[in-house]
Amino acid sequence: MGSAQKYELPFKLNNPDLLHSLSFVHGEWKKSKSGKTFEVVGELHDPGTGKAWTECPTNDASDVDEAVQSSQRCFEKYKNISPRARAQMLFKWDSLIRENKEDIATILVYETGKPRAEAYGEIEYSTGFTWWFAGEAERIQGSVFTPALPDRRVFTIKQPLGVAAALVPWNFPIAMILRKAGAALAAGCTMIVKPSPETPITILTLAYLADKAGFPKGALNVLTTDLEKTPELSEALCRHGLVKKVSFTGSTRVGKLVAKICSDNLKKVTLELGGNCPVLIFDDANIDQAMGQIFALKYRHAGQACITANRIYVQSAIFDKFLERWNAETQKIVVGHGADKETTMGPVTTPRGIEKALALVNDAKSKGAKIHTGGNKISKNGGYFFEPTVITGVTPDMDIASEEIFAPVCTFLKFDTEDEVVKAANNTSMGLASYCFTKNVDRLWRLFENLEAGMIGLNTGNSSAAESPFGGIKQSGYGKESGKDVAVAEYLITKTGTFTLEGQS
Ligand SMILES: O=CCCC(=O)O
Repeated sequence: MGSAQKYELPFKLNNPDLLHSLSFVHGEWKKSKSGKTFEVVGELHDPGTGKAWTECPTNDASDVDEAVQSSQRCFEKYKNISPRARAQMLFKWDSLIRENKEDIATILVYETGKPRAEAYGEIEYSTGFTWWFAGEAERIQGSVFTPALPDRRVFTIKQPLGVAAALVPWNFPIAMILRKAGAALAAGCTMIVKPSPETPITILTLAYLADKAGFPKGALNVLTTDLEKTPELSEALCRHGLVKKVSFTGSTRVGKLVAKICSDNLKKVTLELGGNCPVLIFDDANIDQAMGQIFALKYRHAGQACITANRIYVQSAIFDKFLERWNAETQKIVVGHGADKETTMGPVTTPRGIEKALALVNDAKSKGAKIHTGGNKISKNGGYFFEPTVITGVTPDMDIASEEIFAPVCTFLKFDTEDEVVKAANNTSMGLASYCFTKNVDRLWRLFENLEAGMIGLNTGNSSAAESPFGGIKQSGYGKESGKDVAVAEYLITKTGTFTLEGQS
């Protein structure tokens, strides 16, 4: 359990052994070399009350080498473990996570603020990855090619890259880790995780269960740290000679820094960066379907998902009706602590999130936007609550028109033609996800081809799943996580063999 005893836990677990607050390196729970810990406001706090309930080691660059050496030692053996044995460990991990889902959901609620039902949803979604990658482990394959010369044979094999580092965000801590670690461990790589300062505890729980599932010591190490030391620790991981691959999920600004640092040593990088995702609703759409799908997408985790709806374009003929319905539904949302049964939307995870939402809304208001619902922070039990907010009249000079909102704030824009709305939707540097609703099959197909994003939702607001390649284009990054072949490929090298065959007449 580590140093968490000095705090009063705001919850009870069925299995208290799940709760750990020290870093996990080579199968041991460890303090940082400096002995420092953190529990700064907005980092390790219950977002529903603003109260600290544990603390974690503040690791810095001096803690990195020991963790990487452990991962490398483990890799030397782990790479030779049979793919079936890797699959079996992934399956065991998967079942342990499912068996403990009630407790994991509790920790998730108190780290991220999301309502309990959403916490269960995240665990269900995330175990899709352990299950999927267990299957992928045995299906890694090379190729044999038709040679140009009669005595030549050409073929490729796939081999694990080595030690991988994962730099992960706080909004879906379980999903992000299982998506990255699932692929890495299936491929035969080992992984060091640097969790976000807001959500290290769920990840330490997963590391504990990975150990119980039989993964060897060093297969999954976790180094915690605070916001201040995050750049130093992350850079030390990215620069370490034995780290061969970095997978980062977070902002475009930081993603570019990660790519720059990794480029010094030509390290393989996967970048899942920000989104500014548009939704296009045409007047021939099934309105019930569009409402249901986009409402769930937009308010999921209080708007804090990279693939959430940032700009909702509705065709003129249905605009007023759609907006009226959206407003009415929004006003029914019950904002509260994620552990309260009545809550349908939790707090945002950090006080920074509240400040940003408020600044975006106030900027839009001052430039003439209309606020139909919400627009303010909610003072309630010290938590970081923001009113679900609906805005129209957004113009390009407003910050909210171009920035990723990451809060329960929806902007609605009117359009007339397909050409016009496709241009507007694509008019962003980002390209993570886009969504469109229409019952015209030709149009749906055109939109699929013409919208500039890595993932297109066609009459759906939910396209995240283990079998779907996840990743963006443009400034939303590169590389794919999840999906067949592509995700595991991020952790493999391709080696080409060329062979001269004697004695074949
Ligand atoms: O916030 C980014 C990830 C969301 C998802 O995996 O659906």
